[in-house]
Amino acid sequence: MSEAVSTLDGWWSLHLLYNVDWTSLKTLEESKKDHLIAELQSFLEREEEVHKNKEGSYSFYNVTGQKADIILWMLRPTIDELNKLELEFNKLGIRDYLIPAYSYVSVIEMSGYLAKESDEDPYENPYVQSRLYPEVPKSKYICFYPMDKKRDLDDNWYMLPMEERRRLMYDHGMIGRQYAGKVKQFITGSQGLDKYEWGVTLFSDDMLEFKNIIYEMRFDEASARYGIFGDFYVGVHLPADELSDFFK
Ligand code: VOV
Repeated sequence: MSEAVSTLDGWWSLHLLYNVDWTSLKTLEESKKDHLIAELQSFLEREEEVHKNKEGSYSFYNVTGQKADIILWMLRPTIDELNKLELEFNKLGIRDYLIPAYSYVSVIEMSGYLAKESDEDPYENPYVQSRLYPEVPKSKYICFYPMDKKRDLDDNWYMLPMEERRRLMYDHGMIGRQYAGKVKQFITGSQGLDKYEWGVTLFSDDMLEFKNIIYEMRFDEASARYGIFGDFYVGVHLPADELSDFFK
């Protein structure tokens, strides 16, 4: 049996994607619409407070294309908190006008492939902490997609020796490093939690950089040979103070 890599696990993650029921929303009285928008705004303001207090993080984007209209990504120390938060969101008035499009449950993950040998507790390391309990940026654009590593007879990631996987992840990281300052990546693990094995959530102020990095990685063995991808969701940042323009 190949050796499983150890992982460090951070905040729990929930991606919620919805389509807006524009037809029903259009028939709603203006004052009722204002009320729904204000309620959603105060939900997002509470998220912002949690984010500022470093007790979790979140992001809210307008998805491009017909797969969804909005994506809400929330991070919290426990899955129980996310569960409660989802319920809170479901009880908002605007939720009656949102049709679930997709959801993804996972947990922020760092694999040990490139970890240095050390006696210190990695969870006490400030760099590790910044990765496991991250401040999600408010970049102009988001790109989210789930992915697997292949388990075919000839190309089976999980049957590769540890050293080979380490080499492949090193090469992968070297490509990623060229995008420092251009693309911020968050990898969440979802083995046993959702349909795919990882969620990839990227942020950038230039939408083209998503295409650049993902295309370049396609030629790298870790993706070229072993990557299997779900749907891609891209979108534009939707600040709380622009909700009125968005919904009206
Ligand atoms: C900004 C770019 C960027 C950078 C710097 C980066 C670096 C790194 C490093 C150093 C490591 C390994 C250690 C760790 O931290 O886990 C990883 C790990 C991982 N990555 Fe990555 N990745 C990036 C970006 C990046 C992208 C765009 C993708 C999607 C791949 C594609 O083809 O669409 C991705 C995927 C992953 C995954 C699924 C894992 C976990 C694999 C596993 O088997 O455990 N990643 N990644």
